[in-house]
Amino acid sequence: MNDREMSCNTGGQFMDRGRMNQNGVVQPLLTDLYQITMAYAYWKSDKTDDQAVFDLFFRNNPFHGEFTIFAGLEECLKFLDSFHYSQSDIEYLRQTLPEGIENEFFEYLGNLTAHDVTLYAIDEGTVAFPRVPIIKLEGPLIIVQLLETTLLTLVNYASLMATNAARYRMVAGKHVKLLEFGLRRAQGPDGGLSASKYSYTGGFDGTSNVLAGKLFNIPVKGTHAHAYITSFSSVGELKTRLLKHKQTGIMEDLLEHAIRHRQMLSHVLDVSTEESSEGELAAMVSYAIAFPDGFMALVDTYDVKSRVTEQVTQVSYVQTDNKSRTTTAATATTTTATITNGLPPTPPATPQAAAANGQLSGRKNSLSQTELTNGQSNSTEPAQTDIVNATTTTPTINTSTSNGTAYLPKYVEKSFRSGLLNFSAVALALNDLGYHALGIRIDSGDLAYLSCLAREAFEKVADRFKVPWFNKLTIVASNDINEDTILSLNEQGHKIDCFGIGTHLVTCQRQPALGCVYKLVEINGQARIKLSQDVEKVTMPGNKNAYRLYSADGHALIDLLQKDSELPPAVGQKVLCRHPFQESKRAYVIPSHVESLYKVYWKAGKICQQLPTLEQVREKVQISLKTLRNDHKRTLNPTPYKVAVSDNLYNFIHDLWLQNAPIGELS
Ligand SMILES: Nc1ncnc2c1ncn2[C@@H]1O[C@H](COP(=O)(O)OP(=O)(O)OP(=O)(O)O)[C@@H](O)[C@H]1O
Ligand SMILES: O=P(O)(O)OC[C@H]1O[C@H](OP(=O)(O)OP(=O)(O)O)[C@H](O)[C@@H]1O
Ligand SMILES: O=C(O)c1cccnc1
Ligand SMILES: [Mg+2]
Repeated sequence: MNDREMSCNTGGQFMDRGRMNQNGVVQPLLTDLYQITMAYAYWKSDKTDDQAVFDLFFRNNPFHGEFTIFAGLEECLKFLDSFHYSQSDIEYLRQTLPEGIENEFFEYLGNLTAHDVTLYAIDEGTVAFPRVPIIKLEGPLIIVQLLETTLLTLVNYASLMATNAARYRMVAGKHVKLLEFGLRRAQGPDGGLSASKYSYTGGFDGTSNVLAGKLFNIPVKGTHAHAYITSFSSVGELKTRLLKHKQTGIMEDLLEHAIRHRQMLSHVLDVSTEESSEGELAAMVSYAIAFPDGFMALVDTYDVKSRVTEQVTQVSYVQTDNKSRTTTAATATTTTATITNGLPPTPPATPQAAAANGQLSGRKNSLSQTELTNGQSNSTEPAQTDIVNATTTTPTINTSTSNGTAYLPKYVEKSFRSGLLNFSAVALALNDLGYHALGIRIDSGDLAYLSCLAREAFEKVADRFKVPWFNKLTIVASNDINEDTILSLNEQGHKIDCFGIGTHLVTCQRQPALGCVYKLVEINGQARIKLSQDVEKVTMPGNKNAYRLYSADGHALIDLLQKDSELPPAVGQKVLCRHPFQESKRAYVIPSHVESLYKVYWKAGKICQQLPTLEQVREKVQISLKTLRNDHKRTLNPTPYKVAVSDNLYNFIHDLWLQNAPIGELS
């Protein structure tokens, strides 16, 4: 049994082939059946020694953007390095392929390796553009063909993911931390692992995925789930309240400290202790005892959202006057407006702004512990902390009125502030014992508004309790965040230090596939072209080289494809760059710097370059993105980056096109 089989049989994800580790699922049978049937037909037709050139490229940038980050190269090289069919693979193929396949073919397959293949590629982590091959393979037709599907699966998602992550990084800015939380929502275990790896490549700071941390040496980070909070309902459940003072080593009652602080904080934060959850306090105390130096708490547990169909209880509001920007308490007795889960029409910038335009109403509506714990959304029980004088009614809360007066449901703030009060109390208790808490996570509601509210609360506590480090507490936000959410939050003015992002990031919801293809461009020295009604799908024939031409200010100007027989463009010399298909589109470029995009990465059975670490690839992404002008990178209507062909290649393509396009006959 070989290494791979052992790894698979023992359920091990990664194998150690002595030289390089690779996910055990990446193996020659991880391909489409037609690659193997074609291999047999090539073999039967005596095409074993034909020399082929294939290009691996994509036709369009993802996410309505104008750039793509190339990723996955290292995995491709590991695949070439380990490429061979095991005895059990051959056995399986014997049973699976149609009857009549000659025995010698299986012997041939059994001895096949990627030794005679040469692989050229752009550096991993570099920005890449449509139609410029990111990988080019030369070698015996059969083997190069057999590599197609596996190489595509290794590059497509990796590049899509790295690009997605890089886009999140761009909109978040370099000072905000980005954590990948997507494993639970990813396309299966392997999708989850790749997402963690390539989101790190693209610029994320860490992942919650522990195996990814171990395998790829990525920082692993995390907070805790709502379940931890809801698993406690009173302080009586605390099995221990004692924590060692960090400096004196004396055991002290953390709960006692927390309760004392909670009393004082309730005035500062304007939330009564009765209104905050005791279970939440107990949970936070116990978590702090477990992690006194890393206390980070989820503060939005006792907060629920309302839906049109939900029954809600009578609630208290703060009535807000848009003109005077003053707030007065009011009580709604019957409610008849619609509560939606959608976003406010114009998002609030700050708590004040939110209050001023009443936008918080109807976003996150109330708090009901029952709903949270049993998952029902039509609870008729009063919420544990916020809703007073509960009576069930049909939900109808007006978010604004015609005279410009808006209602801000007071309980929205209150429910959130239960978490803030309890967190602050526990953090101050920890402070008494010589520890500094890390911060909070907000996982629902209006993230801009609530982050501002939290920051304001922390500033007050820092000031009143003389704990300046409270100003530095980290605010993590999560909940269905995507690129547009971050852009919108930026506009609103949030106080978030870190985004935890799962679903939209790992599933690449906005565009779930990159669409890389693998096309034969030359066979035995003869260029091949694939024609299509759709000009975009016409392949660039022949063995080509690719260059990136730079302007004097260091920005990438254009990518130029040439026939491999042509001399490279030279610095300071005028080069004619032509649109590959539109005759009138051409330009002279005098490059200040010329970058030859391809390096030989694999030749004669060996990796020929020092492979960068994941960390280095991650740095490369940022360096490479800097060479792109901002107008290519903006999210709305970015300027397309130009990809051109040399005059020579242009004429070659069009001659070949004419030769290959059949002349129709009109009758
Ligand atoms: N200020 C904001 N501006 C723009 N988008 C926001 C803002 N605050 C939150 N969001 C986004 O709005 C969406 C809120 O969705 P939804 O109403 O379903 O969640 P929720 O009710 O707040 O939370 P839960 O996950 O507990 O149901 C999320 O995608 C979130 O990222
Ligand atoms: O929202 P995402 O970007 O996917 O980030 C990951 C989510 O995973 C967790 O939610 P959980 O699975 O507990 O479920 P939830 O949707 O009810 O919050 C966490 O609280 C985040 O909300
Ligand atoms: O650590 C977290 O906070 C986390 C991890 C996975 C998903 N959601 C949140
Ligand atoms: Mg969520």
